[in-house]
Amino acid sequence: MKSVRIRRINLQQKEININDEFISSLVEEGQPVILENTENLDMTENWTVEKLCEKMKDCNLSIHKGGNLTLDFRTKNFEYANKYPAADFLCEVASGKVRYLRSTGARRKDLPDFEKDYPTLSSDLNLFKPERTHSQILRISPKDLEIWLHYDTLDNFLTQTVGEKEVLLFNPKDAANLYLDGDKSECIGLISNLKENLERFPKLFQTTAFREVLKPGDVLFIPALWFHCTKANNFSVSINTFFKSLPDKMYGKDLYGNRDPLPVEDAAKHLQKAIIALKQLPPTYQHFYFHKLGISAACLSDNNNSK
Ligand SMILES: O=C(O)CCC(=O)C(=O)O
Ligand SMILES: [Fe+2]
Repeated sequence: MKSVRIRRINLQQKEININDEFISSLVEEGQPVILENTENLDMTENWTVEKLCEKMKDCNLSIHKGGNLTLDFRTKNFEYANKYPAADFLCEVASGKVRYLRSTGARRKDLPDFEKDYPTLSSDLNLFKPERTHSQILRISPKDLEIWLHYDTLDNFLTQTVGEKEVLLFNPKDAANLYLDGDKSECIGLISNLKENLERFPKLFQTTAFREVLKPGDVLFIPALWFHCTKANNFSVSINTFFKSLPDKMYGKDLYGNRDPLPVEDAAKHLQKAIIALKQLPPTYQHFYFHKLGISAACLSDNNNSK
């Protein structure tokens, strides 16, 4: 596996203002980048666990709760707990228990809106909000908590506020070597257990990992479809901002930022029909024509698994 550092841009040195024009240039470039000196740290330096308890005292949270710091969405080695008092959650996180907050909207069907949902926190921050923001999510993790490798279908700014966080990204062009199951990968704990993953998943050797450690004040741009996993090096608070860059009509209703664009859903339906049509033929014809039409074996097995 080749490993490269994610490019950093010092906004103050380069006298860059984050505005929609600058954001469009990042989207167009389509590469991950870390913006530093974003001047968003004004008041968050005093976000100790005690201070956060005070600021969030009226909040009840929906959290991930488990026993293994390497969270795995596919095997669900955690459960969800609702109406969790923020003070309990924060104390448990600070003492290293396996708890993770990915904030949800005020009601189950609402998109997370950090500014509105956590006004006592957001007033301490100077977060920029792209014009076409989809949702803004508060993420709190204990030391050493690692999130599974996955991609999202929206572009994303991940702002690190408290603690350091290691990040590992892959270009979507590496998808064939990432052992995908839907939008998640079978490779779990890539940051904590890279060696074991390379032994078990040898195609990883053919990928290029984009790595860095985010420090408070850093903002990581994760382009849509780039695979990512993160590991908190300390008690960590981050906020991520999902935003849209395709035409509005291409996005369906999506609470989590990972629904495929509508043209992809449309294409999948057509493909399904194509597979059903070809399956009327005897096996020799099927194999020949699947190959000729460029339908991969992976599509066929997906089709076999679907109801
Ligand atoms: O660092 C985390 O907690 C996960 C970040 C993430 O997956 C995202 O911002 O999309
Ligand atoms: Fe993500």
